[in-house]
Amino acid sequence: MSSAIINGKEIGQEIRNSVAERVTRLKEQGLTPGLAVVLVGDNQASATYVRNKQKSCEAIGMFSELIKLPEETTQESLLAQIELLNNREDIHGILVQLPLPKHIDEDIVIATIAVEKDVDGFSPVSVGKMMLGQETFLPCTPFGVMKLLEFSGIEIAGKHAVIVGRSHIVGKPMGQLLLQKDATVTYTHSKTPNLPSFTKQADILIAAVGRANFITKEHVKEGAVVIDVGINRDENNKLCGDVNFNEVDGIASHITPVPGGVGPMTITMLLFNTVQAAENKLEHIVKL
Ligand SMILES: Nc1nc2c(c(=O)[nH]1)N[C@@H](CN(C=O)c1ccc(C(=O)N[C@@H](CCC(=O)O)C(=O)O)cc1)CN2
Repeated sequence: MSSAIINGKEIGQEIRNSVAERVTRLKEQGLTPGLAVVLVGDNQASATYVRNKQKSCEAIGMFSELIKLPEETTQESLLAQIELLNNREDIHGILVQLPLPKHIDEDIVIATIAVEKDVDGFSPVSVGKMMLGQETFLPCTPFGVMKLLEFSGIEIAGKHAVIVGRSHIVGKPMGQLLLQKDATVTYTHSKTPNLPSFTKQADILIAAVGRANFITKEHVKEGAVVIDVGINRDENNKLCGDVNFNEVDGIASHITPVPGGVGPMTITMLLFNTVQAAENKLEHIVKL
């Protein structure tokens, strides 16, 4: 029997509908949520993601502004742009599309974004608050995975979650969010010896390793929930995840496809965070 498909497009749309209602309510109170998207250089994939983010903002009535800077932009002038956005009243969320050109230090750039506008949830303050379980913006991809599990009725408490990958934007925060929901979490990565001996124990397996079709049937326990965060191209240039879908289908109880699984949730949760940032601003004004 085939595994149940966790459909990120459908779940994402349901969340976007409720975010759109929140946008309408904010506009009735005279506030249009605004997102600034900063794109540096000519990376084609980044340009596509940014276009999709802007289209998604428009579709739910939000304002978005693209700040497109050339590849040779200096770190100093990028930081100056961010400072301007930090001070703009009409901008509630700021995101700097990653990766940045090699001559720019991503950590310094991200740390310059005001925490109340850090809708990607990447800044050191946002990450620290997340680790402490304090209210903050959660990074969009792991946040999206949590929503996929929630909307699919998958129990997390008491389950063994194994993460393959330890990136700052997916693997590390993913483990923290699952831990906060009482999963027992194991982190694995490219230098973990005998990887299947770990992944085979997973009730929830998160593949975020960035290697096409890397997770095969030998890595997966019968009945596991398999979440594929990867976006890769295979040898035929076809879009694929980190999980070999055809091999794992039928072994897992649930599986996310690529495309149409985790990917659409990343942009959905960005919209969610930006509307939250605008609502926070309004509450702040009301309190004053
Ligand atoms: N500042 C940020 N930079 C990057 C992030 C991020 O969250 N913030 N994540 C990734 C790229 N990304 C968003 O920016 C992203 C990747 C993939 C998708 C998506 O919808 N994927 C589709 C397939 C798209 C395709 O056809 O190529 C899917 O999986 O169905 C959305 C957003 C790195 N940079």
